[in-house]
Amino acid sequence: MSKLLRKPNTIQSAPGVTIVQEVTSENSPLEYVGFKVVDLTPGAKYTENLSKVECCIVALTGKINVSAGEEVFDNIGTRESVFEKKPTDSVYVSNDRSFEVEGVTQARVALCYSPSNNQLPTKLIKAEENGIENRGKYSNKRLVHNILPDSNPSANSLLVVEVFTESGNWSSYPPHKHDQDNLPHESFLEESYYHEMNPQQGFVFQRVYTDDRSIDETMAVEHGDVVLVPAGYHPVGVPDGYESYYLNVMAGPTRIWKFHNEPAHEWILNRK
Ligand SMILES: O=C(O)C[C@@H](O)[C@H](O)C(=O)CO
Repeated sequence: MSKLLRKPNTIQSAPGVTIVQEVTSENSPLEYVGFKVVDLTPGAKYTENLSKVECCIVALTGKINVSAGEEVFDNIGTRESVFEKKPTDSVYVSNDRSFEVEGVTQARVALCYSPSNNQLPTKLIKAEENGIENRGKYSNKRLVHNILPDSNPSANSLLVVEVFTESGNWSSYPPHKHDQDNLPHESFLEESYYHEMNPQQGFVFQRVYTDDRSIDETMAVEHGDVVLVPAGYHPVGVPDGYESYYLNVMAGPTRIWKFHNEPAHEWILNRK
């Protein structure tokens, strides 16, 4: 059985509140990254008291109200399906604060966590503030929405990004890793992948492997699955006919995304 692939496991935690995925330091090999996916029916409320963790609340689909102390952000969220490929709204909430997320419509919310001690202001990250990038060429094309990149100082540790990969293409490719705390050459960042497929019966392949192959897993990943990347390279291949979406959460000792391409495959980048 895979240690890195998490299937959805729905738990109703309150009326109208369904926890679909839950990754914590207790139930996973990750120390810096925590992750939840929560489904809300209209009017249902999910509340949480954060201890020494910060949280980025991403309105994956549907509309939600978010409140954290005095701060209230009503009717946020921009899309009914992630495959509309438009950026969405998110809210950053710092450690030792409480928040409530209420479904306005049927909604799916991602909660991205990392340990944190230093309180920062609660912040709405509007859809239009996402940095949009088109990366790659040939069969390596993907669209990236930078929700919380390292250039945005709103968080202590969290990095959050969503990636759309076209049918028949590859992403997180050529294979790269960020598992050495060796700046300026490479940063140590754990990572989680929350995957969706269009249409939903699709699947993608993701390989997670280290240089010494102490980790080497190739997974068939389905809609709603989460893949954990404690270390190593982590490329994704998307079969013809299906589109892929994933939400990445990264965190580590230093909030810098400095990756290292696998030298054997770096030539992919240099094609004319
Ligand atoms: O550019 C991509 O294909 C996305 C990846 O960079 C992804 O966000 C990741 O692996 C981050 O380390």
